[in-house]
Amino acid sequence: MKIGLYFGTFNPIHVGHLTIANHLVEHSDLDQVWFVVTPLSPFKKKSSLLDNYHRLEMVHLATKDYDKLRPSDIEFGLKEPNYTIDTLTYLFEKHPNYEFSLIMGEDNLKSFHKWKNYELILENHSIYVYPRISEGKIDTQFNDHSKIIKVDAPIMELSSTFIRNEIKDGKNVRPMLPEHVWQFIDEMNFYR
Ligand SMILES: Nc1ncnc2c1ncn2[C@@H]1O[C@H](COP(=O)(O)OP(=O)(O)OP(=O)(O)O)[C@@H](O)[C@H]1O
Ligand SMILES: O=C(O)c1ccc[n+]([C@@H]2O[C@H](COP(=O)([O-])O)[C@@H](O)[C@H]2O)c1
Repeated sequence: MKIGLYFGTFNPIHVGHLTIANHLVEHSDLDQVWFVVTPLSPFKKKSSLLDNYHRLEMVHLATKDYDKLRPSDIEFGLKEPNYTIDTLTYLFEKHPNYEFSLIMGEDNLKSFHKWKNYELILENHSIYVYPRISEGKIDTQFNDHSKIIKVDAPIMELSSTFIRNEIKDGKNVRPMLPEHVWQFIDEMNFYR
């Protein structure tokens, strides 16, 4: 089975994330996409970060109607900040028969050479890269790389930060979130 791993903070998950994951399962050889909820990304601060289980619950609510999209709490028991190489090692031990690939936006590929053991990640895994509007340049070593697969997914210029700020300002963010996620955030009074 081929699994695409979509790592993120998902604070909260939004329709941009969901559209990309769905595009990948519809247009690639991936059988499933797992949204791996990261407790703490190495390049991010903990400020305004919702509890891990609340972020996982939102991913569950967003994906429950999609057969091939799954939430994953695999990083919850691992050391913080969460380095992807460590998670991949753990996943390989747990599911030796699955083939794991990564899914990332072009923005993340631009800083990928700063990730822990990125060469080792590329040695053992493919990376599906979708277009994203962002500053900076992709490191030349990643040009025409045999393990990097470019995917022509739609560009969705949304971010969780934008959504959190809009909620704080009392704006309506309903169209930017999967309906069940919006309801949960509203009921729980998150990000206000
Ligand atoms: N609108 C989007 N379209 C495609 N990819 C996205 C979008 N927003 C975020 N991503 C990517 O999804 C992954 C997980 O996203 P993350 O949880 O960091 O969301 P974010 O919206 O960038 O969050 P924040 O604004 O809190 O930094 C990251 O690789 C990020 O680059
Ligand atoms: O392993 C690393 O060195 C590493 C460095 C930066 C980010 N990551 C992973 O990439 C995911 C997206 O990163 P971010 O910071 O854009 O939310 C995040 O959830 C981490 O799992 C991983």
